[in-house]
Amino acid sequence: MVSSAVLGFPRIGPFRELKKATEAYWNSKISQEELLKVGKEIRLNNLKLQKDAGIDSIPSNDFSYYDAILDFSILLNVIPQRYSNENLSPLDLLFAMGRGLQKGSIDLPACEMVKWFDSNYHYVRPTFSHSTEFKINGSKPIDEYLEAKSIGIETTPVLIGPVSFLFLGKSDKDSLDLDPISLLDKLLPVYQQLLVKLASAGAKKVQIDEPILVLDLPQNVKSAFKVAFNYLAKASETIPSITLTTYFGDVIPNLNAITGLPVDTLHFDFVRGSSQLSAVLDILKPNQSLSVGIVDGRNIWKNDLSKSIDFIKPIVSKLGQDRVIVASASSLLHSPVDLNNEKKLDAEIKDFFSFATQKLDEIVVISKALSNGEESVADALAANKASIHARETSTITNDPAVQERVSKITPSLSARASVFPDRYKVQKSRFNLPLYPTTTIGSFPQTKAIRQTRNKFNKGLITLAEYDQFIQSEIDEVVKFQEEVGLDVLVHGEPERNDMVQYFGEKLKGYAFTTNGWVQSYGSRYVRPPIIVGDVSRPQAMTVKESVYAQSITKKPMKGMLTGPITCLRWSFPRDDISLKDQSLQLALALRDEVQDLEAAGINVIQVDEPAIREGLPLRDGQERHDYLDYAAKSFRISTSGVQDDVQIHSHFCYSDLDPNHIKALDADVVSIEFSKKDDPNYIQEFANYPNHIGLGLFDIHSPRVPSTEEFIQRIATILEVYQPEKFWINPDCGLKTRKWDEVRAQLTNMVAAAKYYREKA
Ligand code: MET
Ligand SMILES: [Zn+2]
Repeated sequence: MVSSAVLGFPRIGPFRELKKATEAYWNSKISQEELLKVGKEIRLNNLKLQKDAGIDSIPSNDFSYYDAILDFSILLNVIPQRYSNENLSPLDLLFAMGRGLQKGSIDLPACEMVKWFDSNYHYVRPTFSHSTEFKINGSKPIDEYLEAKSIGIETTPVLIGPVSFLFLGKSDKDSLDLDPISLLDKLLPVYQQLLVKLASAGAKKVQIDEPILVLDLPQNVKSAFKVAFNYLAKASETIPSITLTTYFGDVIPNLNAITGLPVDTLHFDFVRGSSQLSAVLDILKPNQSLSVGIVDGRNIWKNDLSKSIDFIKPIVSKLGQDRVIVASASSLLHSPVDLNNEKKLDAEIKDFFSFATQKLDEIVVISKALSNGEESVADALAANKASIHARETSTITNDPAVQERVSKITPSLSARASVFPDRYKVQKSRFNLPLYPTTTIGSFPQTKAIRQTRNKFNKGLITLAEYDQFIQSEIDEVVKFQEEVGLDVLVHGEPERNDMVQYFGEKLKGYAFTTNGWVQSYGSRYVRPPIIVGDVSRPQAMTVKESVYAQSITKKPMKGMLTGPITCLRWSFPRDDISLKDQSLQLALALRDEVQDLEAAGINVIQVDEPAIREGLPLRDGQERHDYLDYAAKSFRISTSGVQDDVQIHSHFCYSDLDPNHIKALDADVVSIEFSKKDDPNYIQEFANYPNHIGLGLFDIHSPRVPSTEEFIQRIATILEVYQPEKFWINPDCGLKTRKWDEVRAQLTNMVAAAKYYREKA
């Protein structure tokens, strides 16, 4: 029999129950017991859901109150000393490490949080030091295994693999010379103990995730897999049978590292790595089973079931039914929970989708078709075929005019009329800005009043005219404020925007939105990505009204503010039926129209934000990465090249280390980058040769802290050691929407004072 498996299920609850309970606990509104009860309910519901769907291998220990990697760090006692000093309960320790703790005399910063591969999930980075002593601390995987068993459900506990655990971590400040991988020998005995404990609790199988196998790995890390898995298998006591899982890409360059490992099953992601099939079949040992990840864990599209069945059939012929498992490609954590809770979605569009709950049925149907023949699931296959066909041929999916426009993109569309030095000449005389021009990144505080009024408008409690009036009065305030503070290039403050991608998605044709389609981003923060359902175009201007109004009330240049094509793409669920490149080009053309409309309406400084450009970078070096960088830059340039030389194009980047070369390829006149938390002097140097103009963020917008004028002066001094003054702009790290007005006033006042200090000195 071909069996079925799920690698992990969303843990947030269908209506964000976990977020609500967790935040209530943080705010002392509910007790720890109450929070634990909500967690347990979610776990039991998930188990029953999977059992009822007919999944054979159901995961346990995929739940977390914050982050599963952080749970695992705590389980193995990878807890920096500062957190263990406070005698916190296990749950409070988890939260203290995840989000920091400031209470009474306790002041603990959060541990570093970083992106989980190229997903929008973030994990808490394990922090190792020379004094790390691995030992089993708590019993979470065992408890959750037994909890499932107590309701009669046999599960497969999920653990992060030893090599990925070390590789994804970092060394603590006091042990910077430590390569975490060198701790493997110390880790393995404890890891083995954990497996023994799971076996004694009754677990027959474990899923060990080694996702780093899809990355470029140094040789010592590659060799670590053999060391680790050979060690684990040689336990003197019984350990569960091991499924080694990889996901988010193919493992071709690292196949040697896992060839011949003593594990019972290997799992691969064939959604994102379908090309690895023959290579993988070649390394499979005679008794090893293959878990075929075929249902996308990171998207919302219905699986094309007959295509999946056709992909797996030859595998079954080769290996036999009993050695094949049909599985989700990765954990379903990255998909929304249940499509059935979408009551407002257009029926035609809804039929295209499948959320985590629906994906369970897809996995089961595929495995049944392979076990018992397609006739055994004929109805499900017929319905699926109809949906797939409907989507392929739908007028929602296809807009011939958009497709034609993309096919006619010529190189001239992606280049400004003149090179930067020539553009700068005309811009300089047009804007006549002082040395060290000051500006902000776009948003100003999103106050309660703004959110409430937007809600009222969305619920139809106030009219469009009333809402517009309100937005105008907000713009009035923001503009007046900036003039008082003395900024040089102003913004309208973005009060009309709920979110920098959703706002545009709602105005573009080709997008759809959900009511409950949340996915966890980190901790209790969830996002509800818009969905690109079809060819994207811009039926009418999206931002001109607000920008023109803002410009009309000031003599200073008003910066128009747009979200770039790559960021719109990356922070949405993309289509799976056309390439990311084509989607990016469609978005680029739509934005190009907007940029040109802004110019025509008298907006002469236009910023196109691309904060997500770095995170879209393919995981491994090579052709794919090269192609991505190429179309990312091209898309930006298509959006911004339709204007005259004297229109100043800005762009903005935040969130991650950037490569100056990637930024250079966009050819924006001015870029602003997040910078204030970088303590690496090389980073300043790297950008020093950036040919166009640049603003390095001077203060952290996530913090209420107000740097003094003196502190700003100092920071600028360091930068001016390597920068030419006439290239340098003065601005914060990012938008100010999460700050309070009094903080922003103080921060910007001091920032502007520092700029004036240098101007007078010049
Ligand atoms: C995450 S980048 C944000 C840029 C946007 N213009 C803002 O200021 O909010
Ligand atoms: Zn930003």
